[in-house]
Amino acid sequence: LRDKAHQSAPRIPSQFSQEERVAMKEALKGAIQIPTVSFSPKELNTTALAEFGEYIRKVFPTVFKTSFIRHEVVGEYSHLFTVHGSDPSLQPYMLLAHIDVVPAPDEGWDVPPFSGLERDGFIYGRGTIDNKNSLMGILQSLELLLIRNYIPRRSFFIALGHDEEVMGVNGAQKISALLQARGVQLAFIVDEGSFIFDGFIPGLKNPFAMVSVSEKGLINLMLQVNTTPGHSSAPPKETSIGILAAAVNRLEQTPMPNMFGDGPTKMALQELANEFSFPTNLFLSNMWLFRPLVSRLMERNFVTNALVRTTTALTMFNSGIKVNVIPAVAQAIVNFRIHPAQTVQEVLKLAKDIVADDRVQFHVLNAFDPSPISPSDDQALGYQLLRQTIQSVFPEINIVVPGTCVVSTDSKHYLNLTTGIYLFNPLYLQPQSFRTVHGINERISVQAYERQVKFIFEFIQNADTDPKPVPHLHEL
Ligand SMILES: CCCCCCCC/C=C\CCCCCCCC(=O)N[C@@H](Cc1ccccc1)C(=O)O
Ligand SMILES: [Zn+2]
Ligand SMILES: [Zn+2]
Repeated sequence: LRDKAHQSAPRIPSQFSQEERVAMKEALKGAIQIPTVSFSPKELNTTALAEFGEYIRKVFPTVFKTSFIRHEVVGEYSHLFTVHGSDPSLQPYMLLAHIDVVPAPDEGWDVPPFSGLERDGFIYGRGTIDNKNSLMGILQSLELLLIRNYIPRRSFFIALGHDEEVMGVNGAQKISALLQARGVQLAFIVDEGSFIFDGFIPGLKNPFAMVSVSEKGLINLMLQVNTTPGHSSAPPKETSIGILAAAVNRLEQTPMPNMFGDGPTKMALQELANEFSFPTNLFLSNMWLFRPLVSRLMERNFVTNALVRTTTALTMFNSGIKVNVIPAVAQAIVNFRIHPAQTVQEVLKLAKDIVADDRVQFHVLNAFDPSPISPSDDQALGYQLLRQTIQSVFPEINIVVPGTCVVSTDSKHYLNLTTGIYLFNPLYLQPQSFRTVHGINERISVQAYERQVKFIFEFIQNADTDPKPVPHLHEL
């Protein structure tokens, strides 16, 4: 009966009553008020994480009581939902989000960061963009669909990690292992990491949606110099601090090679060409001739620079114990974000060659390669479903391009389950709102959150229908 009923399930319009709209924003505010902060892999607010588990049970009762949805807690605080669709011949997909947030001291905030207060149409608080908006948006959309008696055709999973901000080893990594042990293979995954970008690229007139199809890799590299300690009144010619400072300065002053052309960025710029005015439009449409010029132009801005090369960021520097003691040890951490066309080993070799000083020891704290590039062609189901849903929920957006994600997400733990990993958060992001992510006054407009819920509500239904043919440029 269930199969028959859902072969031709009527489309449910993504319209929500005033009461539902109030309930959905209040639910997000409540989620923000639970301080699920990750300080380090061993320092998580486990009380808040447990409370969060209770909270989602309370605000999404239908999700938890629906017979075809299985809920499991993994790694103590992460959550995995298996939504069994009515058509087992369709390959399942998975939606990701994370529960934890980075710390947020009160200083500088207009309202306390865990208050979830609404001001001038915005909900403020840590996690409103990263990433309780996605988490609550996914469960909220599913709750609303279930209330309308929707039964999905295509099975899907929802994986909510509890430690993404500290590498995801106990959350996403364990969920991934569990699904692998069950023999699950996914059509695609959707996670955070990219947006509708507005105002990031100089000269670009209109906002555009970027669905990231690859994620940069990462190395946290500790450099250490040991020298003989002693009295500062008769210092040696070089100290551990001086040797290390020179080494990290060489790294900072010697950018990794520009890899423009190897990765999704070139394709994205070609698709964006007509959005620029002369002469940039000419350069971008004739990359066969202007590629070296475009590649240099990309380096001029720190955001576009991050898209064309492995970046080198000096993030920590520690040494010294007293004003008049030459320290024995100096340590620094360098955070590399690896371009999709390079590997951890290649970047380490380049870094050693740049430092070129045997007194500097290298210790890799953690590292992973960039994720492979997921398909974005006409046959790529996940990409096409996102494109189709963007076009219907954000009709004012003319361009959807594949891109590279410059940050790291939980999706890296799921490479064993699928070749289609797509990073997209259905929100506008301006440079000033980007600064609030992990910063101060992180906030989302009530209207933007409602649109996010609408997006997921439509996306789930789109995944149950045959994808629409892709309109090509000449048809637009
Ligand atoms: C033309 C387009 C320009 C695009 C550039 C704009 C860049 C903005 C893109 C995304 C911004 C916000 C994404 C929110 C997700 C943040 C994920 C994150 O912060 N992950 C951590 C993971 C991590 C890594 C290492 C140690 C601990 C945690 C990260 O990458 O640092
Ligand atoms: Zn995040
Ligand atoms: Zn984050």
